[in-house]
Amino acid sequence: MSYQFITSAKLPTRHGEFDLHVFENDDGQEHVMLSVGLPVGDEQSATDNTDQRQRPAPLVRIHSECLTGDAFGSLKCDCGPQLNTAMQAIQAEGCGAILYLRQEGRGIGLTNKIRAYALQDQGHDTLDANLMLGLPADARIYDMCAPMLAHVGVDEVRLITNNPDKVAYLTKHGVNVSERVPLVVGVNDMNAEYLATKRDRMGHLLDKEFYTAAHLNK
Ligand SMILES: Nc1nc2c(ncn2[C@@H]2O[C@H](COP(=O)(O)OP(=O)(O)OP(=O)(O)O)[C@@H](O)[C@H]2O)c(=O)[nH]1
Ligand SMILES: [Zn+2]
Repeated sequence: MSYQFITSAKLPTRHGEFDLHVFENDDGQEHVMLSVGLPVGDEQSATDNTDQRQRPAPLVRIHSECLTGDAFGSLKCDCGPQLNTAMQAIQAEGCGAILYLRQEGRGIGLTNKIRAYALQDQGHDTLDANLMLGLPADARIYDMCAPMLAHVGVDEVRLITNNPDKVAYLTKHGVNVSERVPLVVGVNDMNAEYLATKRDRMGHLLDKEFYTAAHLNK
């Protein structure tokens, strides 16, 4: 699969102003990058690489689309608070990027995610629900990340994530992850089980102490 840069523009948000870049893959699927303090368009060739190397690597968040969490404020997951917190952290640093990947439902798409939610309504956990539908636990790929980051001159990142797969994938595809920055926000009574499943069955790096006493019996 190849990924092509299409266009960019300024995007003022409640967290501050970002440069929004649109990329498209061979199938016409669009991915978005929000960047701050990174070169845009022709600025890249004018950037002094020596100077860039002396600064800490940019803070980067690879965020998978979650319509229910990102747009509707769903309490079933932690996506909305993670996105907002990452945007704030990157603005506070003045340098970094959000890669917003259109891989809804861990890559199984919105319809299948809602089918999985229906199974969760019957008591199955997030992992089993995918498997019961005959779908992979996680169908995401991250091939687009290296070319998207290269577009803004980035080949080393401090990655905001609890998911070790993302660190491994970037490293394998030529992006050096100098630090993993944990992001545990938006824990509530409705998503504590979901987070515990990610920790216990999907290898996410979530420590017990992040949970309130009510959630510690897992
Ligand atoms: N299939 C499925 N997808 C879900 C479910 N809950 C959230 N998602 C999707 O999961 C993706 C987010 O992945 P997460 O597993 O929450 O977190 P992550 O991105 O792997 O890891 P972090 O970087 O630590 O946030 C988004 O695409 C959501 O739409 C669910 O119950 N079933
Ligand atoms: Zn979500």
